[in-house]
Amino acid sequence: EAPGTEQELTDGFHLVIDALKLNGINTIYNVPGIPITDLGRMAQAAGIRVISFRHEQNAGYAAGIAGYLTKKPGVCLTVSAPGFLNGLTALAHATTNCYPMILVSGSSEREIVDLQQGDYEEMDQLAIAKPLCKAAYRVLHAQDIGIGFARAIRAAVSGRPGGVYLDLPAKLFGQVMNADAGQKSLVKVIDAAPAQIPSPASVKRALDVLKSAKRPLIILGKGAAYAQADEEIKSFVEKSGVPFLPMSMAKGLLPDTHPQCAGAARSTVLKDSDVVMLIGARLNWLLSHGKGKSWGETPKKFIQVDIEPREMDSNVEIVAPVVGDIGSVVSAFNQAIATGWTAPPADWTKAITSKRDENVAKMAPKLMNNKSPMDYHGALGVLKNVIKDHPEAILVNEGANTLDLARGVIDMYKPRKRLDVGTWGVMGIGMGQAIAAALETGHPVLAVEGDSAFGFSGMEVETICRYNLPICVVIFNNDGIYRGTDVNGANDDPATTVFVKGARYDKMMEAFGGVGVNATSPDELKRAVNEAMASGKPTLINAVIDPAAGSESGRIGNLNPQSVLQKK
Ligand SMILES: Nc1ncnc2c1ncn2[C@@H]1O[C@H](COP(=O)(O)OP(=O)(O)O)[C@@H](O)[C@H]1O
Ligand SMILES: Cc1ncc(Cc2csc(CCOP(=O)(O)OP(=O)(O)O)c2C)c(N)n1
Ligand SMILES: [Mg+2]
Repeated sequence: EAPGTEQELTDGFHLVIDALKLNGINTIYNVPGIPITDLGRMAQAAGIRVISFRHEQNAGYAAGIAGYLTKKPGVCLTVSAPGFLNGLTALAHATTNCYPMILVSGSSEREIVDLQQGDYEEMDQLAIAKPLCKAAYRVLHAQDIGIGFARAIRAAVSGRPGGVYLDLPAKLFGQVMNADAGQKSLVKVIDAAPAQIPSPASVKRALDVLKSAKRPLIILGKGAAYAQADEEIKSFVEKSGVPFLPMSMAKGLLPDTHPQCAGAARSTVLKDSDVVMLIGARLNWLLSHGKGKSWGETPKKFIQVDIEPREMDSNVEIVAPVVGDIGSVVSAFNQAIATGWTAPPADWTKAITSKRDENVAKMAPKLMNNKSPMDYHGALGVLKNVIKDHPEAILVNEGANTLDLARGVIDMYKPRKRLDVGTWGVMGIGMGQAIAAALETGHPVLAVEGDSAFGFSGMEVETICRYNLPICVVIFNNDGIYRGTDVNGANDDPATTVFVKGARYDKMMEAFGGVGVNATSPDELKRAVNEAMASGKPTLINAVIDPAAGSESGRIGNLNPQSVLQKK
């Protein structure tokens, strides 16, 4: 340095912010506290949107679904130890669901943790995070912040997307270094999620198997929705003429009302199909692992399209594995079938459409049920029409009956509009996902929540009001988990699955300045939801549902272990 001139300095705080902005990350989902409160303030001052939640789990679910919606890693920022642990559930959930997310947590200094000397919120966070996420890194020196964020971003979005943990010890933020050297240490990630081109042989093999089918089926999973290859997928399904079954978060890739949609004939197509092409869908518990009675006796051939090679043969033999990113794979399929393709036999497609129309007709009168208190179908009939009238709205959905029944009743018309509990069936994703969906897309959000499910993240109604988000929460209030009628014969305590009778959740939203409505009939529900859609105001509608209307664990009661001993 020339004598007398002050070298310009930067520090850890600024390098973290510069690394995020350099890589196009403009939102942080966080809960402030030592040692990251000032980082949040400085990030906000630097033009990053910093959204503060009431619990880190909700901030984490928001970050995960933000990654799913944008294909850029959603960033969740927490304090050390308890804040980190609260975010960990969401990090594991993002990894399981293949959402790109980075959990950034402040932490204690290595020398104190490794000697277990009892630091403030001391915990070996990196070791704890590693088994629960796709990758985990720690940064000790300011000059490594650029590389640290580059590694975390690439790990989150490349290949099968997932959750990444980035550990930042408190002292890192205050470390200073030469500003010029600091800027040079930053990395703008090039081609973070490179196209994975399928081998021509795998494409040919897959199409030959599909062509040989008498009763083919395409199953679209949330990986296909995530890929944002919407036009390619739509033209492949339509050109092939093959019926398709959308998994819950893939609904809307093609409209549920599409002539080839077999959603309302799910059991028929799983049982009777002879060739099944999985596109971004895993043969896990949601598809009964590809075996057992729901797949019938017909021997099946499975084709699987997935970016993760190790997914192949996970549950049953895959006769035609196609490893690649769905965009590249489906465009290769489209090129191959452009010249000469025979549609599946009409007796197969006709059997499906008649089964589907029969099931839709059976359901229709239930959706007109105007009784009060409402049952699920009466309330869902109203919400089905709301989404039909507002196809750009995003539907968040969780619960048991509230989830399982809504999935089948509410048709989706556009991709990535249905955001629900995902692969684990996690309760508590509701408000975090609703907040991120509203912020990342600017579209109105309709959150259809079981009263128990809502309880896991309900305090975030204050967050929704604070940012004045266009979120309409409809709580299906049946006084309990699955229903509100269980009785405890053993003592004076309430049964384990019931809640306060006639609770008024709408008052919670009013407490923070939002709109609260108590709806006891489908007409009242319809009026309240339409007003919310028109106003864009934070709204919570307490939809009173008959406590006897539900069934234990919705549609998956069979997963519950049963005691064979006589009840004492
Ligand atoms: N861009 C992509 N290209 C190919 N496969 C992808 C892509 N993104 C995610 N996947 C895969 O999609 C699959 C999603 O499966 P899953 O979460 O079980 O969906 P669903 O629950 O809807 O059936 C995962 O195996 C994941 O590796
Ligand atoms: C983190 C976590 N803890 C518990 C559970 C277990 C569960 C699955 S569904 C559910 C709530 C069902 O009641 P709800 O009122 O929401 O819906 P309804 O059937 O219409 O009455 C619970 C508690 C899960 N899945 N995740
Ligand atoms: Mg309930």
